[in-house]
Amino acid sequence: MPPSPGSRASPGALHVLKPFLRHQAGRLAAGFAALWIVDLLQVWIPRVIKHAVDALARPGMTQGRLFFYGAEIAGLALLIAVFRYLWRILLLGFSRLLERDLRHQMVERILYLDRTVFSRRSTGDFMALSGNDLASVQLACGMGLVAFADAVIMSLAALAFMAYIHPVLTVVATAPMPLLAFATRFLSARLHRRFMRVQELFSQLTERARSTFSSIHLYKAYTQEEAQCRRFDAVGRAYIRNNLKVALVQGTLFPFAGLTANASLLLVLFFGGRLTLQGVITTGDFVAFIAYLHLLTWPMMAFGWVANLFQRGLTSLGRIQGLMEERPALQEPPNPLPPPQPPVTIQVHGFTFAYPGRSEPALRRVHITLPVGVTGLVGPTGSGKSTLCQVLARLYPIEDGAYRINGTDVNRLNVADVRRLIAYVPQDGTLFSDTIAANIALGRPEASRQEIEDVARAAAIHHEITAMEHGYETRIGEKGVRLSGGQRQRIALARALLLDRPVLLIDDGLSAVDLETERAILRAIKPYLEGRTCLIVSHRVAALAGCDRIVVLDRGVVADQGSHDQLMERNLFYRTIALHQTQ
Ligand SMILES: Nc1ncnc2c1ncn2[C@@H]1O[C@H](COP(=O)(O)OP(=O)(O)OP(=O)(O)O)[C@@H](O)[C@H]1O
Repeated sequence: MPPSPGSRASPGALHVLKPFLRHQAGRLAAGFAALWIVDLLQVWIPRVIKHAVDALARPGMTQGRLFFYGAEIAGLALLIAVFRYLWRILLLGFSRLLERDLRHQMVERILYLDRTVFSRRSTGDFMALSGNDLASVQLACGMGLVAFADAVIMSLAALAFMAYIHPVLTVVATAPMPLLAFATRFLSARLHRRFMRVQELFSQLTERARSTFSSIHLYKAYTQEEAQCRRFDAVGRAYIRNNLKVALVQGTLFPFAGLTANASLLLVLFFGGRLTLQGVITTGDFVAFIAYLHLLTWPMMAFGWVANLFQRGLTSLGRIQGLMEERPALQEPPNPLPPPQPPVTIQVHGFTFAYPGRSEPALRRVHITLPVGVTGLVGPTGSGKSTLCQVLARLYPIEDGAYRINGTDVNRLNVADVRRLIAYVPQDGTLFSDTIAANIALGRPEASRQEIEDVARAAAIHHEITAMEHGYETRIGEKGVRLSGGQRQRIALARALLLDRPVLLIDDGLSAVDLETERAILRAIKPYLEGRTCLIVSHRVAALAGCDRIVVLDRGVVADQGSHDQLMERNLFYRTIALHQTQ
């Protein structure tokens, strides 16, 4: 599989974040200020301990004074709690707001892309971008940024205080620390790889569950229960195996951190203890030094962890940037002409079209004129009928002058203006999980119940809907009732009729009903077709017999056009299928 756009970590991808950073600059500044205040308060605590220990060694120490030191530490702890709460709200909140805005932009971009891009990118790609990739960016900009800023300030402050106590002891004590940073970097890269694998397997497990349970009848009919169980088991085992591998890496990292911290402690006890005995540093300094050492362990681990987090975040940001840079192949004209007014005449002139990545054109030098009235379109399977409908519905780019509406080249019109002239019923009659009424009212959510019922009557589905327990409020989709193919197609037809547009394209939208029902529906919608430009695709010649004209498409070429009687007389293909279908 070729790598998806922007799948490498590129610092250039950071400019995607610029507008968010500018917008949230105040929140970020306040958040970092709170974070650094926490760091400074934390490194102050060992200073208090030092003073307390040194005071203990001096004569005249009272319980009251000891309590004073305790109260000072408690006060610092309280302030730390308040500022920690603040930075969590401000900085982690920033990463969540960033995630929200990025997701919004991505969804907007995806919705405005066209089919040319969708044929290059898979649905899984979009799912990964809005799932894992967005989560990686959020993590890098949230905990990653916090850990980095925290680790820098904390380590600098702790090192400064340690060096203030004894510079040479500081060098000796921190000698094992870089080892921890490198080990964390190395191990967290492995952890990341294994974790990704765990996530991948989890998705596979979920997908297998989804496909098994949604197609359970199929597996039963093909007696595949046992085989399916085995497949489940194989993925489940791999999932557990990889989870154990993750635990193994985690199990190495934390003991190693403990080992390094203890190696530093050993050095401090040995060299620092000697300096204390020699009176070079005080007992309080010695205790404070150990406390600083303890504070340093986390930043050293954080550097290694954060490096991986940033790398992953940057890689994901690159992929997101790749999506943001996608442009629809259908470009808006710089100076669009006003939309044509009904009645509409469509002219396709010498149009040739090949799907992206295909050398063989699906349509070749197509010349047709669709005036007001009903035009039928017939042709063998794969002859290009759906392709023609989709081009007319303005879903694919088309060369200048090849497609005109009322004499105006569509490339001089806004894409949305052209689409607003057309009601298109695609072949598959896609419905979404909502009520039947909402499905019919997709293009006009403000339509009244009466209008919805009228179009449902015209599409011969009204009685079937009212016979359902909840009528038009019946929910369809995964958690609702399942409709037959014919019912779905008629609801999709009603949806298009409700749009009340001057052009109606029905792409074999009634293939799932019988010939008599198809004829009855076409008769019933006749009043709706008055004064409109309609193209009706059908496999059944008999259903199109009442059309004003019929176009025969064969292997992407317009093989003939004329009335039913003319075609019966002169077109062998047409006559053959007409006779075949009436026998
Ligand atoms: N999205 C696509 N990408 C690439 N090729 C496609 C795509 N859709 C259709 N084709 C190809 O274009 C040609 C015309 O297909 P089209 O769906 O337009 O035919 P059709 O006449 O509507 O067929 P049917 O009657 O079976 O629906 C076929 O060779 C098909 O394989």
